[in-house]
Amino acid sequence: MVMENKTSLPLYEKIWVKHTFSRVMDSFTLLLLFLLLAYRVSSYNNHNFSCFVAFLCESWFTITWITTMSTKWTPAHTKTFLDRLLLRVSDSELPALDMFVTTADPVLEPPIITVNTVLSLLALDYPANKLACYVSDDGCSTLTFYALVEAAKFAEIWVPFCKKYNVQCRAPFRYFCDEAMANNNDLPQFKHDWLKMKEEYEQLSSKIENAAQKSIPCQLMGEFAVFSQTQARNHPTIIRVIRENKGISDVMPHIIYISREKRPKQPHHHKAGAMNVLTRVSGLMTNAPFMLNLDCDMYVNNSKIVLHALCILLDSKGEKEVAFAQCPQRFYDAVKDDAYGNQLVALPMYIGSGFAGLQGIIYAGTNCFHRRKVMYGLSPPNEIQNAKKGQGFTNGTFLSEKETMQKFGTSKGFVESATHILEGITSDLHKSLDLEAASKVASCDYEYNTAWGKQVWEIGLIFESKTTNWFLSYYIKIFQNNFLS
Ligand SMILES: O=c1ccn([C@@H]2O[C@H](COP(=O)(O)OP(=O)(O)O[C@H]3O[C@H](CO)[C@@H](O)[C@H](O)[C@H]3O)[C@@H](O)[C@H]2O)c(=O)[nH]1
Ligand SMILES: [Mn+2]
Repeated sequence: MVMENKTSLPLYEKIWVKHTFSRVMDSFTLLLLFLLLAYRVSSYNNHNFSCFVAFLCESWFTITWITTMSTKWTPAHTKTFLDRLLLRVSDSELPALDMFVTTADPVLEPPIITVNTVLSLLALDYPANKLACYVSDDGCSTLTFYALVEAAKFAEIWVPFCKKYNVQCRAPFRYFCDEAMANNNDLPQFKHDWLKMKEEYEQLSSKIENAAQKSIPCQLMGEFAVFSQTQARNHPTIIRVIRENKGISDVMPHIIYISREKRPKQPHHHKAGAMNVLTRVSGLMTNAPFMLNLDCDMYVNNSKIVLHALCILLDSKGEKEVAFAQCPQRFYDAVKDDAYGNQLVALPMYIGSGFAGLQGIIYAGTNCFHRRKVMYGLSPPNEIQNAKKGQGFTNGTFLSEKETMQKFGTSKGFVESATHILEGITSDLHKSLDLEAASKVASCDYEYNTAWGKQVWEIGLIFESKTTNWFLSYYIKIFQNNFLS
C-alpha cells in the first residue's frame, strides 16, 4: 500500500520563488519611468527636437521594461525526485537515449574539447546499453575521427573509474585540473588509480596534440582510408561505428561518428542540417524515444542528469504536457565579476526562471532533452498522444503511407522507425547499425520535397529554425517545457 502511494507521487514539482523585494524595486523603477514620460508630455511645448527623440527612446525603454518585468514576475524552478523515479521504473524499464554532439571545425573547436564532451556522456550514470553517442563532424576531419577512436580506447578505463569512485565531474580535463579531487576519497586504492588515470589522460591529450601538428594526423589506412579523398565541403557520407555496445553487461555505450554528405552547390544548413541528419541516422540505428543534444564545447557536470530529465519527461503530467527539458549553460574559468555579462548569468537566473514560472523555458539550442515523437509532429494542445497502430500521424491527422514518405523522405527504414515512435512502440526498437541505410538518410539531397526543415510546426522562431532550417525548433508554443537547474 505504502509502495503504491509512493509510486503515484509526482516525479517533479515546480517551486515558486519568493521575490517580493525585487518586485517592489521593479515596480518602483516603472513608476519613475512613467513619471519621466509624464514630465516629457506635460512640458512638450517648451522642448525641442532632441527632447522628442529622448521621449521616443524612453517610451521604448518603458515598453521593454514592462515586458521584462512581466516575464520574471512569477519565477520558478523545477525540483526532481530521483528516488520516486527509481521506485517507479526499474533499470531495465528505463527508456533509451540518443545523445548528439555537433562539431564543425577542428581548428576553432579543437578535438580534445569534443573528446571531453563525449567522455562525459559515455560515463553518465545510466545503463550503458540504453545510450548511444552520435558525433556529427561537419568538418569531415581525419583528426576529429582519430581523436574519437583514441578517446574510445581511453573510455574503456575512464568509464569504470568514474563509476567505481562516483566521480562527479566526468570530463577529464576539468576533473584533473583540480588536485583537490584527488584527495577527497579515502579508499586506499584511489590515489593509485587516480594517478594512473591522470597519466593515461595526458597520453591521450598528447597523442591528439601531436596528430594536430602534422599535416596528415595519421596514416590513411584501414578505417582512416576513407578520408584520403575528402575535402571539408565536398565528400560523401562517412559513418563509422567506433564502439558498439555489446549488451547489458557492457559499460560502454555505442559511439558513432557521422560526417554527412557535403557538395559545393548544395546548401548544408549549418548546425540545423547536422541535427536533422543526426535525428534520421539515430532513428534508423537506435531510435531512442528521447534525444539529448550538446554543442561540442559543453560537458555534463552532473552524472545523473538523464535521470533528472526523465523525472520531468516520464511524470504523468509531464508525459502529457512537456516537450523537452532544457538545462542551463554554465561557464568555467570565467573572469571575476563578469563585467561584460559574457557568462550569461542573468539570463537563465532571471529570465529563465521567469519563463519557467510562466508557460515554460525556451529551447536554448544545446543541453536539451527532446521527446522524439514531438519532433515527428505530435502536437495536440493538451496531450502528447500516440498514433493508432499502422497509421502515420501528424498534428492530429492520420497520414497514408505515401503521405508519411512525403513528410519523412523515401527511406523505408526511417519511415518505419518514425511510425514506431509516433505509435509509442518502444519495446520493438530498431537496433540495426546498418551503415548503408544510414548513409542514404545522411545524403545532402535527402530532404528535397519532404517536410524536413519546413512545415510540421507553424511556429519557427528561435535559434536554428528560420535561418538554418532545423526541423526540430518548431515546438515552442504548445507545450510547457521545463528548466533543470
Ligand atoms: O555548420 C555547422 C556549424 C556549427 N555547427 C555546430 O553547432 C554548434 C553551435 O555553433 P557555434 O558556432 O558554436 O554557435 P554558438 O553561438 O556558440 O552557439 C549558440 O547559438 C547557436 C544558435 O545560433 C545554438 O545552436 C547553440 O546551441 C548555442 O550554444 C557547435 O557545436 C558547432 O560545432 C555544426 O555542427 N555545423
Ligand atoms: Mn559555441
